[in-house]
Amino acid sequence: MEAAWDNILMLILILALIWVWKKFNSLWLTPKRLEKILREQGLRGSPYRFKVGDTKETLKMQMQAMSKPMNLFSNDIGPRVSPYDHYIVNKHGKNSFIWNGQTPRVTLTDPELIKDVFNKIYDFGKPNMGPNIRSLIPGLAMHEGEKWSKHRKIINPAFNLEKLKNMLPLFIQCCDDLISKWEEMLSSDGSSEIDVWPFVKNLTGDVISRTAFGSSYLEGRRIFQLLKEKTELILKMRGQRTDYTCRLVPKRMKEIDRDIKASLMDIINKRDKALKAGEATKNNLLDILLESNHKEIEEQGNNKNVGMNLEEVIEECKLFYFAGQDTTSVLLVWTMILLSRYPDWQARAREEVSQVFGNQKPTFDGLNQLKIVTMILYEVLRLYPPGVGVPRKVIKDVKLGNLSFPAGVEIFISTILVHHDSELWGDDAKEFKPERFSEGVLKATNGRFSFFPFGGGPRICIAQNFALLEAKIALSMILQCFSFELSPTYTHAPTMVMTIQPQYGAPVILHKREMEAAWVNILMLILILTLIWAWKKLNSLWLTPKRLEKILREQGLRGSPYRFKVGDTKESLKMQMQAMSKPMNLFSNDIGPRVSPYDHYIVNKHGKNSFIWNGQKPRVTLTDPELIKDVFNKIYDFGKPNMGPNIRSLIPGLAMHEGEKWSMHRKIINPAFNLEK
Ligand code: HEM
Repeated sequence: MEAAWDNILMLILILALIWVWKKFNSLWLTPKRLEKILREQGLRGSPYRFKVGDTKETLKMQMQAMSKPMNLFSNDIGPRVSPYDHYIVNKHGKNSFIWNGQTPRVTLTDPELIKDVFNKIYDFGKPNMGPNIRSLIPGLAMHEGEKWSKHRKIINPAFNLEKLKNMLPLFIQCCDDLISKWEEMLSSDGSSEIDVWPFVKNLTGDVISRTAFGSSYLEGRRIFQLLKEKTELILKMRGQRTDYTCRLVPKRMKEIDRDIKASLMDIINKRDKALKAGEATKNNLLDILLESNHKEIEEQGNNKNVGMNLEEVIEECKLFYFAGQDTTSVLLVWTMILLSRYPDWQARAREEVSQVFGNQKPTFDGLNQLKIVTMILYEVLRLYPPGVGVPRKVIKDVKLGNLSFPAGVEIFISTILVHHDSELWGDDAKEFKPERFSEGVLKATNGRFSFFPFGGGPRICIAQNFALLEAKIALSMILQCFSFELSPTYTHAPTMVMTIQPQYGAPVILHKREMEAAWVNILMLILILTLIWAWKKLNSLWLTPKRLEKILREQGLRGSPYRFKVGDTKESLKMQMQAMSKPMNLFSNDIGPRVSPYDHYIVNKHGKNSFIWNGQKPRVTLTDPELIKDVFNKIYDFGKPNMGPNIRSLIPGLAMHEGEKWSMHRKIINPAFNLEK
């Protein structure tokens, strides 16, 4: 009995020693060995701290960075969204390392090395993210090796361009819904302040629900609501150890998982049965994926092991939600924020959209013609990439450039550091300048691998065309209907919550374009009427008098020069007053200078048949009897001048009539003055 106890105690002791050794190895010996290998190659980084590594420092810096907003006009978001990487690279140089717990993580910023890591998918795998993150980002994004290549081959057709073309009406329908919601929120003047961030998230959720599940869209939406709740619970649990997070959250998460699985299983089984019964494949991701899966199984002699099983299809559908929603929504929200800050680019994008589509809905071919919109989206993806970086782990000892990485080291491809690197992008690296993409990505990057918002190599985002198509449609339709500017309540605070998001939302003032267009039309009309009025005035006050003056002078007639608008009116009145101020010599009959002083003066000065200015009209004073006779006779050539309404009301009737009317009235009145009468 005693011997048995001794053996048990011995066994416990051995097991305890093995446990202690393993712990000691993983918590101290391995990290120190890896650190030594990295340092021996000249790599620098923070020293290993037992068990925790840099976790505490990372969290602390993250909290500090998030506690204060950024300058509204800055795009230098690196120190806010990835503060510790930023600090370490500044301190230790490019390609330095930090400690993710007990694992050294080398931050790569060299484009050539990054390209190599993306390409060597069998040397650099996905690091272990823990069960919670794995349950949020399952399926293809986490698979490795054979399983990954099999799934990628089956899922690929769902994102093929021809298939995406057929999904266009679904994208447009979702954008129409968003625009209708915003229109309902406008006040009577056609504008409103709206936090667009939750709406944009909803839009991308809607798009993925409809494109993934087609007619089962409402069930899909419910699943996505559950996944959203799960994401929020996981984010809440990070670093918090309350009764709620330790006991109740895991319970709720299990319920959510069960619910999601049952619903997805139901949708998938229904569609699978319909497809097997010969129903045509619909334009949704699930149908295309199921069809591709059947084809793969058939091609391999109906060997069930080659295709995806139900569980795996469920996992891929869950991934569509996660990968498809938060990424495209942040691209759209930052695009709206940046176009609010740079209204000239907003106007240029709208101009292009209106040239390509007018007021019509976007078409697939039209979307391919959008150059400015594409440049803008690329620049937003450069400055505000949805992910700060892409993690990898070294699966087996590998050489990368001059460096050797032992298995167990993690690599962090820092998208944000490379996208903002002034050595790669120039001194204006942190400025919003879509024009750098005017001749495409290759020219903008000078052929270097320095722009990779969608990752790279064989594992590049399977849905990048889907995401860009969605963003182009949404942006085009928003630009067609609204113009927008940042609200004064907007706080610039990009923050990292799985993706780079606006911490305090995106309050934007939307203005309905039709209203704006109506105002522009009214202003245009006013401008045109004003121009016509100004032209008429210029013509009557200057051009016509000067033209008439020229004609008269060219014939040798002389007279006073035209004075703008008033002509000789002032002079004439002044002379009249002067003449009237003193009586004449009692014995004189030379009344001309007193009763018609100005005509008298002008004729004296310029000779007979000279002219003066009655306001803007030249008035030739005739004194030649022959000419005078002619004028009296040619009543259809020489009419009565316009005397103004007052004089006309004093001297109305026959004396003012002309032409036919005059001759008719004259004929009727004549007998009244006949000598006989
Ligand atoms: C602006 C939008 C998007 C961005 C910036 C983006 C970015 C990325 C990146 C960087 C990767 C590579 C990750 C790695 O190598 O570890 C990736 C992979 C992936 N993305 Fe996207 N993504 C976007 C939209 C979408 C959408 C809309 C979907 C699905 C509907 C999607 C599905 C996937 C999948 C399934 C993978 C895994 C591919 C593989 O490992 O083979 N993404 N994405």
